[in-house]
Amino acid sequence: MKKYNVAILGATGAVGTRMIEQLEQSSIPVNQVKLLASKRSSGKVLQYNGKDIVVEETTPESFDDVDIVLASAGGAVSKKFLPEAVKRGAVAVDNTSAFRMDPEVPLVVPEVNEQAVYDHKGIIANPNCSTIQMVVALQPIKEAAGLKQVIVSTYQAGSGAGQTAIQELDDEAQQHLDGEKMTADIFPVKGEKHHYPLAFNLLPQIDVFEEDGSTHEEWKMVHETKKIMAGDMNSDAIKVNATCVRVPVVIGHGESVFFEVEDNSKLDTAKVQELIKNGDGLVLQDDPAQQLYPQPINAEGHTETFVGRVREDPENRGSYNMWVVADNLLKGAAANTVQIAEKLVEHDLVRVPEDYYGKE
Ligand SMILES: NC(=O)C1=CN([C@@H]2O[C@H](COP(=O)(O)OP(=O)(O)OC[C@H]3O[C@@H](n4cnc5c(N)ncnc54)[C@H](OP(=O)(O)O)[C@@H]3O)[C@@H](O)[C@H]2O)C=CC1
Ligand SMILES: N[C@@H](CC(=O)OP(=O)(O)O)C(=O)O
Repeated sequence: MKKYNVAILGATGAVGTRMIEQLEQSSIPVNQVKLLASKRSSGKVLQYNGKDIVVEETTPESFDDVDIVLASAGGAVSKKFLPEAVKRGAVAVDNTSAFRMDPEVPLVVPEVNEQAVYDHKGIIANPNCSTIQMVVALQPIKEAAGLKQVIVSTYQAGSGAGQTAIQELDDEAQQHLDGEKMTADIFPVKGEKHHYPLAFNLLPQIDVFEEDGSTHEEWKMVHETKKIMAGDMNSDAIKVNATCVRVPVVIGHGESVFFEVEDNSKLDTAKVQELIKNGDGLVLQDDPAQQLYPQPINAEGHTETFVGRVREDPENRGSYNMWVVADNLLKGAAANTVQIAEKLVEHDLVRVPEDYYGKE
């Protein structure tokens, strides 16, 4: 059986450390693991399957003899190094937003568009965390009744902003409870020296603002959903509207999703619940009588997407509400990335084609 050399780029980060764990638990036959980060973490020791591995500074040569790269070190780092990795024969699954909208790069959520992996030219993109959990929940509904439009409001955990934000949220909460001024240091205020605190607060801004007043996170949810579910980032087939909010939760994004189906003739609340219950990668937690519904605190550490509060809108038949929760660092990032790599192995696609990405 072929075994693969795997490099994790960004191995010391909030997502990278989870990629190590997900790789350990995956079906991928691993020969060697290389852990890459910046110069700052060079020499640090992490473990893979109980074995010490020294973290190395990333250079183009780091990817010599690597078969699979799992990348999560920021968009600029992916842009710089992944074409180098592909040139050297490696296939890269990228968790950053660097290549998601590139028509030459498939954007994949295995439960929704697994077949897209066949089109890869060396790089496959992992979608935004909020997009992933939403499309996993919508997929069985789309298959059964078609989707006209989706309106989503997100409740995104602080950990979506990286390892330092996790510590910052803890610190701010402690300072506030101790009656001290919060040392807010992560979410900048444009043109000002101070930052907005997240503890005991809500921030209706994730990523930068676009000219039309939406944020880039919202833009990503719209266009990534269209690319994954309709095959084209500008498709008119599904209308998507998003409002993204950062909340003082450490791990686990929540989403209030309102959707309208194309054909409601065979659907009702119970049928939607049944579709979710039998859906790939989904867990239905929906029992108002028992006050059962998904919560970030319970989703943490799990790779499934949890759905509850399903109900048809009595004023708009054919439209439904649901509440969707997932661990943003697992299904939203590390787990989906490793799942894509598993599909590459399963379909014997761990090789770059002759017209590989970035070939001059
Ligand atoms: N699917 C999704 O939506 C999600 C995507 N992400 C994306 O994943 C990426 C990482 O996120 P996260 O883990 O939260 O971030 P962290 O800040 O926790 O970790 C960043 C990682 O990148 C490494 N790194 C930084 N600069 C370089 C460099 N110049 N060369 C090599 N390695 C470098 C860091 O290494 P060092 O220890 O040396 O600093 C660290 O390992 C981001 O692009 C983020 O947008 C994150 C969460 C969800
Ligand atoms: N923006 C997401 C995490 C992230 O990094 O997303 P992206 O990979 O699309 O930039 C969050 O903060 O929760």
